Amino acid sequence: MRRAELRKRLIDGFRWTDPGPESTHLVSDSSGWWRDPAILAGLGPALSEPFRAERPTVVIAPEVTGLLLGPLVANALGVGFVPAYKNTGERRIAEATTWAWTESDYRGRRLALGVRDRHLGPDDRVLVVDDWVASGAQIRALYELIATRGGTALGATALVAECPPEVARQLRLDSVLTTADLHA
Ligand SMILES: O=P(O)(O)OC[C@H]1O[C@H](OP(=O)(O)OP(=O)(O)O)[C@H](O)[C@@H]1O
Ligand SMILES: Nc1ncnc2[nH]cnc12
Repeated sequence: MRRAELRKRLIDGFRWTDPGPESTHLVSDSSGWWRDPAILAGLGPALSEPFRAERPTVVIAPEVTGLLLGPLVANALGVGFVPAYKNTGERRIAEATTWAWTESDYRGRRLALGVRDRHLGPDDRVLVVDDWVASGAQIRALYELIATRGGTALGATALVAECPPEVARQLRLDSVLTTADLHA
């Protein structure tokens, strides 16, 4: 699917929802993206294309929505996928794991992201994937984690960038949409 067609479908399939009177702002609902088979087929090729020439060896994405998107991108590139887990849930990883703390993210929250050591090493050229980038906190933490393991972070690819363009440039972030597209 051409990028223009994917952009149109993503915009059409997206909703802002009002969580109720206790909330001060609208919350994104991207469930329509996963329901549309044409979007599902188009996401991997579209998100991977800008980084294909740099020959990534692996894709990493943070839980939880990143775990839906990351494998689609990895599959389009013909490489494997590594999940980055948050230290906030029930899950405990019972083997050697490298952790990196985020700065304060878009919810004002700091958390650690962890990747199993045996899945990431010095020969890896890593493409980071996420659905939505706001402050960039998760992306920066993953870059730090990749550097700690001796790997190379090639950049990041996302569906939506909420950050200013200069932050996207600093992060080497390519996005299909910005939040301006979703408010139009
Ligand atoms: O740029 P940042 O400020 O770091 O924010 C971006 C992160 O926020 C969302 O995750 P969220 O924590 O809402 O989790 P979810 O994937 O479980 O919805 C999104 O999936 C990114 O991972
Ligand atoms: N406004 C938002 N809605 C959903 N996920 C997000 N991640 C970061 N900002 C977000």
